[in-house]
Amino acid sequence: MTNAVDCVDLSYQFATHLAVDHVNLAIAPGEMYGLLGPNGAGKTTTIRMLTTLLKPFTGTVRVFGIDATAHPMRVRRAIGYVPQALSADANLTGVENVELFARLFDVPRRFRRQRVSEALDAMGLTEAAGRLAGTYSGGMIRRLELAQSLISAPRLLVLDEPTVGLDPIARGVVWEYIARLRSEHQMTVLMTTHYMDEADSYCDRISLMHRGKIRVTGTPATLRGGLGEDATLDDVFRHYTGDTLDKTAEEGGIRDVRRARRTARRLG
Ligand SMILES: Nc1ncnc2c1ncn2[C@@H]1O[C@H](COP(=O)(O)OP(=O)(O)OP(=O)(O)O)[C@@H](O)[C@H]1O
Repeated sequence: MTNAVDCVDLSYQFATHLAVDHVNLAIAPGEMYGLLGPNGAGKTTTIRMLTTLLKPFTGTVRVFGIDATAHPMRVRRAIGYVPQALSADANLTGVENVELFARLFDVPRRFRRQRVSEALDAMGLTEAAGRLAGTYSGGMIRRLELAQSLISAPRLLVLDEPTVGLDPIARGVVWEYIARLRSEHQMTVLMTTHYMDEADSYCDRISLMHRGKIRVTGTPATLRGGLGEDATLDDVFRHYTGDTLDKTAEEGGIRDVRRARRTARRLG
């Protein structure tokens, strides 16, 4: 069976800094896959290559067998992407935000209303659909962005830090919606996160990324089990990187701090 995602020997360099260092990733159709690592590990840069927003320095990306460099538009059509920066417009209502995406993705006019209302319904936003997105809670905004990404009926959903800046209850709700989407639509989901506990609960398989490299890949249970009965994914991260997630997260530069604050502020 063709993999949903195949990245082979993928690298990206900013000036002299090798942000992604010869990464290999193989994701099976229907998998919920987590790319984990601290700020600056190279997760977003990997995702940007995979979603055709950056051209790889070395290596290849295939999405459902389609080469992303040769056929970027075909790959984009297969992908729903929710970036880390917020994409919903606070001055539009929920329904207007999703309609905008329906027009961007050329959903034929006669299906548009139904597709928009189905996407809002799938994310539990039917009642709030007529309100300005600026009045939504952080969790509702994330769900609105998920509704936007569903408009193109993607086979692969790519989520960059879907729960960053949310409180634990809102995070749990967002995860439940993602899990439901995946099982109801047999979608493949690739997400980045630095919350190890979430990856442990929701991902079928994870790759731990550190300083541009994938250090280890496996199911959360296998990775933990390899270290002993009471091991956590934090222990696994420490074992394979010689580092702690907290410490490396603290090393994130001004760009990371600024972005995290901006995201937290906008999510309210
Ligand atoms: N536009 C850019 N110019 C220069 N360096 C960059 C740029 N974008 C990212 N980097 C650097 O590349 C490395 C990887 O960044 P990337 O954003 O991919 O990490 P990440 O794991 O997604 O972290 P975060 O969760 O903070 O987004 C970091 O060292 C970062 O500072």
